[in-house]
Amino acid sequence: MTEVHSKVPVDSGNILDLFNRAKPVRVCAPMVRYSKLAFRCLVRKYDCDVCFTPMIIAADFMRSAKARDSEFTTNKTDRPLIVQFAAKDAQTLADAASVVSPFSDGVDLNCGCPQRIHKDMRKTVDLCQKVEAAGVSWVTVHGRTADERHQPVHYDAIKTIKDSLSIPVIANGDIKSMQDVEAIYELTGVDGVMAARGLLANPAMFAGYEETPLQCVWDWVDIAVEHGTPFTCFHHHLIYMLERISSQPERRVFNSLSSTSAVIDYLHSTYGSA
Ligand SMILES: Cc1cc2nc3c(=O)[nH]c(=O)nc-3n(C[C@H](O)[C@H](O)[C@H](O)COP(=O)(O)O)c2cc1C
Repeated sequence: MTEVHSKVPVDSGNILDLFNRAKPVRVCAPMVRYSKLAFRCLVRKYDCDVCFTPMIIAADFMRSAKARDSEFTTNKTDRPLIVQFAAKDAQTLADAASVVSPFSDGVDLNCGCPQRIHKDMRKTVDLCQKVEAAGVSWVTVHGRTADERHQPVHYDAIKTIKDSLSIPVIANGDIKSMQDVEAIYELTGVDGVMAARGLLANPAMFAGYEETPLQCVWDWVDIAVEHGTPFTCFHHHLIYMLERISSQPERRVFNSLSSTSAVIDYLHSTYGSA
């Protein structure tokens, strides 16, 4: 496991206190390839309360130091942080959790791909109540069944789950703006909201921006360069961020760029500085 900038574990207190302070808590979702340290630093700058790492396969993580170094990078400002694992057995999950525990505020077990909510709501509620009884601190619910892809999210199902549990519930699915956050909060009474694609398109979304402000684009350039972000990752994030604020011909040119310096030159000549 690599720590950037600091070898000192940070104690950011009990993460559950957050649910008393912020309503609803704003969470950056786990995203393979994307919710890495540099991007987490960016969304935290724009009012994201909690970040998840990308999903890490616990068995690989425990097998080699090389996997730990490439899969988990953090620094002392990267808190509160939840590390997401996929694991087939409890011991491997427990071992991986103890390795990351000084550097994080919790671990999340990925149970969501592809089960999500069950078609039979009673089974979904029953599962959630069982995990609550088993002692989990909160659950995050993506309000779709396994075969639903683009259909509307079932916020009514999320409300039913919220009403059936005492632990905090976080709603996930199609949250693209603070208006969406407010509407879902009204509708379901959840304790937190988690966004993935909405934050990729607009990392400043939780600070109330309707589209990516230019300042955020330049913040990403600074943070990504500072962290030595590989070009593909640096570029992909910008492709997502610029999608809504650029024209199709602009996107064609931008997407074909192949070096960090070409991207920075393009941003200067097209948008100027922030
Ligand atoms: C690029 C990408 C990577 C993702 N990687 C993960 C992951 O590592 N673990 C996970 O549980 N979900 C992952 N997801 C699912 C998201 O966390 C989220 O549940 C899903 O995208 C729905 O939220 P949204 O409508 O805000 O995008 C990923 C989604 C995207 C778009």
